[in-house]
Amino acid sequence: MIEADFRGRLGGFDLSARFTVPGRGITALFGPSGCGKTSVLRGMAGLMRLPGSRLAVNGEVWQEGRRFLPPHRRAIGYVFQEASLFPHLSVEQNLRFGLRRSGGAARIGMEEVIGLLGIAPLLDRPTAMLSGGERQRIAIGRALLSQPRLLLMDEPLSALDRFSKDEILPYLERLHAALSIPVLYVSHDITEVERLADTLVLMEAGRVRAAGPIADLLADPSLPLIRMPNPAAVVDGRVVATDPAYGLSEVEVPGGRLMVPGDLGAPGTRCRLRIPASDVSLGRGMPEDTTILNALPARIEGAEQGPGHQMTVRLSLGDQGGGAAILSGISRLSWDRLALRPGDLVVARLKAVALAHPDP
Ligand SMILES: Nc1ncnc2c1ncn2[C@@H]1O[C@H](COP(=O)(O)OP(=O)(O)OP(=O)(O)O)[C@@H](O)[C@H]1O
Repeated sequence: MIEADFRGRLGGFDLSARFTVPGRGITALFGPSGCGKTSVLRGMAGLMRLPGSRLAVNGEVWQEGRRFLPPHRRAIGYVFQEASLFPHLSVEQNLRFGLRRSGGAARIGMEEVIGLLGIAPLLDRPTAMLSGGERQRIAIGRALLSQPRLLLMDEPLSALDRFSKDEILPYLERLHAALSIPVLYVSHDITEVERLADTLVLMEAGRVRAAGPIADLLADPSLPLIRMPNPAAVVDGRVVATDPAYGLSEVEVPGGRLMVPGDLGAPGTRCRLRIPASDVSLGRGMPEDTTILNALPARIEGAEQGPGHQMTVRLSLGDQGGGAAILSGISRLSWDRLALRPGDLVVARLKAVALAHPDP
């Protein structure tokens, strides 16, 4: 468990951010520019001392009252927007520097980090000859080798172009699946957050608006996330079968089963799916003669007015609802034509279902 309570004035900015999140998995700190995300991370690292604040990480109190562990006594790895590697050292030497810093017995070894981050072909390169995405992978590797009890990542992908981002995201997903170190991940890119995070801390003007499992917060009508452009739901499931002939996996989620492209692993493998609202349409009955693979019964839980004349409909999967929460983006005209209302039982047709990341 990570218990954080940071409060104080930073120039003219009032920070009062309190949250408790699980001590494992990825927690995203998400919110608009200037809402205080980096300040919270700096507080956690001990780089900023705000009296009256508190931080406990998996039972160890790092700050409380007069107790204040300085940064070097906190077992943290910190990854910044732009990797600050030592230019005169090779990739391998940069990584070894991380390993040295840890001092004691290594829980995460060189080999493991090299394998997880696909670094082997880069080891002998001077750092000046790396792409932005490669540099960031080395920075992450170096942070991991310092044997952190908490990994802090401040918009690690924001300085990268779309191509490099897409290249590095699968590595982050692999780290997430393989390591048990809790990660606090600052981002203002909700798609990134949907792919990576288990837990979301939603910040607004120095305060925590909500904190909890990401699937719950994305579908919460009282929060602004559902009114953002292109909202999406994330749903956790379990592989029940694979169909190599058609390159599909069947995934059981609360309230139904979905066919998902790709081989997602042996039966029992857990996975997370991302379902954009724009890929879900609604009907009164089961569709016939359609190319859509996934049509599932669902109940309408509510609907929000989206931008323009769009509606974002909240659904729960299952014959009588009650299963996983998903969203559907439809026009107000369709809503009126089908006379849809909260409580109605409908069929949700999912045009695309993509894997968000393996092993939630
Ligand atoms: N040491 C400081 N002195 C004065 N003001 C500060 C200090 N640190 C942060 N601030 C102010 O606190 C506010 C929050 O900044 P912070 O960098 O934490 O936000 P953020 O959510 O991370 O923003 P971004 O997404 O743009 O990086 C800003 O208005 C910033 O100017």
